[in-house]
Amino acid sequence: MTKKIVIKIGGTAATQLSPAFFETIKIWQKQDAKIIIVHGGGNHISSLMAQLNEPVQKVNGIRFTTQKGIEITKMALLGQVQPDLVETFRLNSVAAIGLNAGSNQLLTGHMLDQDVYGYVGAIHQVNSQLIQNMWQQNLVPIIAPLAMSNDGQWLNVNADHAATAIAKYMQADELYLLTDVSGVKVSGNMLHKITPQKALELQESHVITGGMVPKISSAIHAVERGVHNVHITNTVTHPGTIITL
Ligand SMILES: Nc1ncnc2c1ncn2[C@@H]1O[C@H](COP(=O)(O)OP(=O)(O)O)[C@@H](O)[C@H]1O
Ligand SMILES: CC(=O)N[C@@H](CCC(=O)OP(=O)(O)O)C(=O)O
Repeated sequence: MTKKIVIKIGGTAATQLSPAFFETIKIWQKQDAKIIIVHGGGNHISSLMAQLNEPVQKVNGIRFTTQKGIEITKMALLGQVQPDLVETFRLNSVAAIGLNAGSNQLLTGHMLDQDVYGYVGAIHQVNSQLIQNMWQQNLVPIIAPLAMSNDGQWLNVNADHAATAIAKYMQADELYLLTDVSGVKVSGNMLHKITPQKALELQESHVITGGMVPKISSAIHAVERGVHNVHITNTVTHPGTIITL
């Protein structure tokens, strides 16, 4: 059976993609695996916000996003991060195409809670046919973490949540959340394999903080919705922390 793999590449991880990363992608493609990339870029968004005098505010690792913040987020993700990543894939001989929520209604979402997060969304629909069409052309879709509401409002989506929603809708087998740490750590020691139950306990005991919070909640959600394994790691060649049933 064809394996489907979703890889979320965080803003920092995107600048550290090694030749081994691309070799692994090519090996998976030869094995007929279908790959989707979802990129982050929170670091780029924050630095563009600083330049444009827009305050950076986070609630549980999620950015509070104003209407001006949405415009800046689009500029950073669609003007800087995504084109650079597509070019990095080309330089490493992996054919890829950059896509966003507005690409033939790729990602439709609704507002999470405007009072708490502003213009931040959750994805509730994916144009899976568009992704299938890209796969048929041997293109790897590289997708920005934004959603479009039914009435045409752009929404900022945490990239871990976006990757999880896409993995769920595409019935992916594996989800990689690539970040700047080798895995989930407790007292400095990396955990190799945890159940969603254990992940929840870690979250409730506040061992997990900041940007790791949306990763753990994403991993729990993904595994409970049928994704076999979620890897929190800094590279696809290293399993990192595996969240699985
Ligand atoms: N228990 C933990 N184990 C590992 N990292 C953790 C933990 N708790 C918090 N973190 C933090 O989460 C960060 C990863 O989240 P983030 O910086 O948002 O990554 P990304 O931009 O890749 O989404 C790590 O750099 C680390 O500082
Ligand atoms: C709503 C929300 O928090 N959106 C994120 C989208 C980018 C992201 O998640 O990037 P990383 O994966 O690199 O952190 C943000 O604005 O930072």
